[in-house]
Amino acid sequence: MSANPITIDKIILHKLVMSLKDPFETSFGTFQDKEFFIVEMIDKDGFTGFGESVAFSSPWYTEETVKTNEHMMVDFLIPLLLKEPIEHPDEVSKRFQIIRRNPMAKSALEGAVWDLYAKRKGWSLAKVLGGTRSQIDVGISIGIQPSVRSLLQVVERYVLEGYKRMKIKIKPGWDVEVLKEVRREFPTIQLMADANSAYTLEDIHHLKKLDDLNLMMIEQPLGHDDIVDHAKLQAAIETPICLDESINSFDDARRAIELGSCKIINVKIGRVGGLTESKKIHDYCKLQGVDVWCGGMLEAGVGRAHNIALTSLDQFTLPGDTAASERYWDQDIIEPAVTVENGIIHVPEKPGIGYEVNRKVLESFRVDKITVSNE
Ligand SMILES: O=C(O)CCC(=O)C1=CC=C[C@@H](O)[C@@H]1C(=O)O
Ligand SMILES: [Mg+2]
Repeated sequence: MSANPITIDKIILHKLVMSLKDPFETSFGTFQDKEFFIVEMIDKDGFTGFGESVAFSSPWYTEETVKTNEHMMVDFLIPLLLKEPIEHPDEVSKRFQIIRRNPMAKSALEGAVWDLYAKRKGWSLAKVLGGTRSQIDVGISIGIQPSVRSLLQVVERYVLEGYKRMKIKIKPGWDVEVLKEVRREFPTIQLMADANSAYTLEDIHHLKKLDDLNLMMIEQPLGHDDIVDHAKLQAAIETPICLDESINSFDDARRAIELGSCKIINVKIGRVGGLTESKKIHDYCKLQGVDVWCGGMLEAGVGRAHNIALTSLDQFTLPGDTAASERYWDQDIIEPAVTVENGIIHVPEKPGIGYEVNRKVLESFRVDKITVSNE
């Protein structure tokens, strides 16, 4: 038993609904309101850690939803956390192994344990994760726009704001020609496309046209749960494939790399089940020479803070999707808000996630609250 294991006293699940500044459209559809949980975890010594769930209200991205997250956390995962003290946050994913899948529910709770652990040590979350960077390069993800003209205006705005990489959502009918226009207008920017599984192997010849556009990568062109067809596509095109939805665990990443299904991985803490699993993927990709970057799930400030800490690890070699709070929210739930200067975010050095939760603002967006005490 370590000198000071974590004994959780209380877990509060704050259910929030926040309205995005601009509607977010992908190949799946459009949404404006983000419903999610902020996990507040208080231990017997009075330390408080925060996590954030990233599942959407409907199962369009993966099978998880806000409702399944609530069910899994309250009925299965929290009881596993409360049953005995926690020596180290790496234990959490082991304890959760008896529960199948549900990575986003697991990650929301595990993230709060990591924040609590860092605060108890007096270290930043980046430091306890093994981060080496004091600042990180960030890019931005741009949803499908109503016209090419408005897309070019949005790209220009973010290029002027200094974002290091532009991610453009594509789908059949809004892809090669649109990207050609962006590349013509911005010949030197770091440019990538995210297809969110909108294509099949029948589109190989069409997707091959992307090779003329000097893209950094094409993200998740094929099936959300595929690595075999992606290997065939990667063998047929020059543009590096990046996997997002297909990678839900360390083993998924290992198998995809072994098969040659991708050359880059978009690591999302919630999608893979937490920070411990994210670190395992990061460490394996470092050994294999596979670039990784940190994807986004339109998080509020707590999730954004976790993404910043993870991105400080050295194999996060490519700009991620962790843009500034103001890109998403009129008012974020953390202080200070996450800011980006010339495409750079400074990694907080304060203990834990490095940002304070503004309780007044959090409560202004709260629609439900579930408290579980450790009897
Ligand atoms: O948080 C951000 O700004 C990135 C958002 C983003 O690009 C995505 C969020 C969720 C699902 C997808 O549509 C897409 C992605 O695939 O990364
Ligand atoms: Mg993606």
